[in-house]
This record gives sequence, C-alpha cells and structure tokens, in this order.
Amino acid sequence: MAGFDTLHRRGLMFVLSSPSGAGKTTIARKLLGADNQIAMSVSVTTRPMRPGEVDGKDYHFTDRETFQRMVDNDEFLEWAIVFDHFYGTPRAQIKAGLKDGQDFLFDIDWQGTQQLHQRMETDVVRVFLLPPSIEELERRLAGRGTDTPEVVADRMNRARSEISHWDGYDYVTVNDDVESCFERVHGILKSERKRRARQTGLVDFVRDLMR
Ligand SMILES: Nc1nc2c(ncn2[C@@H]2O[C@H](COP(=O)(O)OP(=O)(O)O)[C@@H](O)[C@H]2O)c(=O)[nH]1
Ligand SMILES: Nc1ncnc2c1ncn2[C@@H]1O[C@H](COP(=O)(O)OP(=O)(O)O)[C@@H](O)[C@H]1O
Repeated sequence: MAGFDTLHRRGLMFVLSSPSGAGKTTIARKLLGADNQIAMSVSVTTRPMRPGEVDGKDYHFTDRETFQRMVDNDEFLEWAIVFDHFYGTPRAQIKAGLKDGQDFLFDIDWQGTQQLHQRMETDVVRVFLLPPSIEELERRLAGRGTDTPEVVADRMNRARSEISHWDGYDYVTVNDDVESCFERVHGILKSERKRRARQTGLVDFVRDLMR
C-alpha cells in the first residue's frame, strides 16, 4: 500500500539567464538567500580566476587538458565555449541531488540551456530576465563600476545578441524593480515544484486510491 507519506518531490533545474547587467546576479543572490531548497550549481571553467573569486564556490577552476578529459569521460551534463573559455556543468552532483529533492540554480548561457533542456527536459525550468529598456541596461552596467567604458560598450553589444535568444526560455520577465522581479521569479519556482511530473510515488499512490 502506497500511503501519501511515500510521496516525495524530485528536484528541478532552474536556469536564470539574462543579458549581462540586467540583474541576474542580484535576483539569483536573493533567491539563494530566501529559499533553502535551492543551491547553486557550480560550473567547471578554464577561464582564469578573478580577484575575489573562490575556487569551488564561484567555479571549479581548471586547465584545458583536465576539461577535455572530463568531456571525453562524459562528465558534463552540458558544456560550451563562451568567449574563448570552456564552461561546463558537472553531472555527478546534480544527478544525485535531484533524486533527493534538491533544486539547483544555473547561471549558464543560452547554448548550455538548450543542451540541458534537450537532455533533462522535464527537470529544467528556463527563466529569462530582460531589462526595462536598453538605456537602463547601459546605466546598470556603467553603474556597477566594475568595468571600463570599453568593456561596457562590448557588453552592450553582447547584450543585444543575448537578448535575441529570449524565445528559448519558458518564462520571460522584466527586471524593473528588484523586489517585484524577485517575487515573480520566486513564484515561478514555487509553482514549478508542484508539477505532477516531479511528484515521485504519485502513480502508485493514485492507483491504490482507485482500487
Ligand atoms: N554553457 C555554460 N555556460 C556557462 C557555465 N558557467 C558559466 N556560463 C556562462 O558563461 C558566461 C561567462 O561567465 P563569467 O566568466 O562568469 O563572466 P561574466 O558573467 O561575463 O562576468 C556567462 O554567460 C555564464 O552564464 C556552464 O557551466 N555552462
Ligand atoms: N531592478 C533593478 N533596478 C535597478 N538596478 C538594478 C536592478 N537589478 C540589478 N540592478 C543593478 O544593476 C547592476 C547589474 O546587476 P547584476 O545583478 O550584477 O547583473 P548581471 O548579473 O545580470 O550582470 C548592479 O549594480 C545591480 O545592483
């Protein structure tokens, strides 16, 4: 007999993407701080570590040879080359976590999002943030104060090409005001958790109810 206490939820893969500067990091931090069922998926990368970054927390930093070996051994759920560097999502931690009901937040580009969706379709929820206007995007990039005007100009060009992938996402929302955007994104996460496909044990439970 399958009682309702045997029902439990499979974790989901929550992809949050945006053109650089639209507020993905801001919303992701709030989500991780407010919700204890979701953890960041830490990617492997060949890009050099930046000041202030922590190996194992921001990324697992590695060299090209090790990365290639991991590709050959099929250790990535997805991987991509972004601006000359390699980035990939290690498979092991995610697979085990999902089974235990752990949700993961992904900061990956559109290529990775596509691959992830092809491989893990029902586990993946794709959310894309847009800036309220192109002028506001530029203000935010400049206001962050981390980049030179040349880098800001380059990021603006990249932003236009990133925005062109908006239709590869399940949800698209504008980051106008941080609080209301966060509430909308958190609302999506909370609703998505309730999907029938994530409730393991439901088939047996319902079958017993109908006996
Ligand atoms: N496909 C894929 N993209 C990733 C992964 N990790 C990071 N990225 C993307 O790589 C791009 C560059 O990231 P990063 O080097 O941190 O630089 P920044 O986001 O431009 O400051 C961003 O668009 C990330 O979303 C990954 O594991 N897979
Ligand atoms: N809704 C918002 N309104 C005003 N400023 C914002 C908003 N969301 C983010 N910002 C600011 O815009 C800048 C870029 O945000 P960030 O989260 O770093 O973007 P991304 O991770 O997408 O590159 C930061 O200075 C951040 O504080």
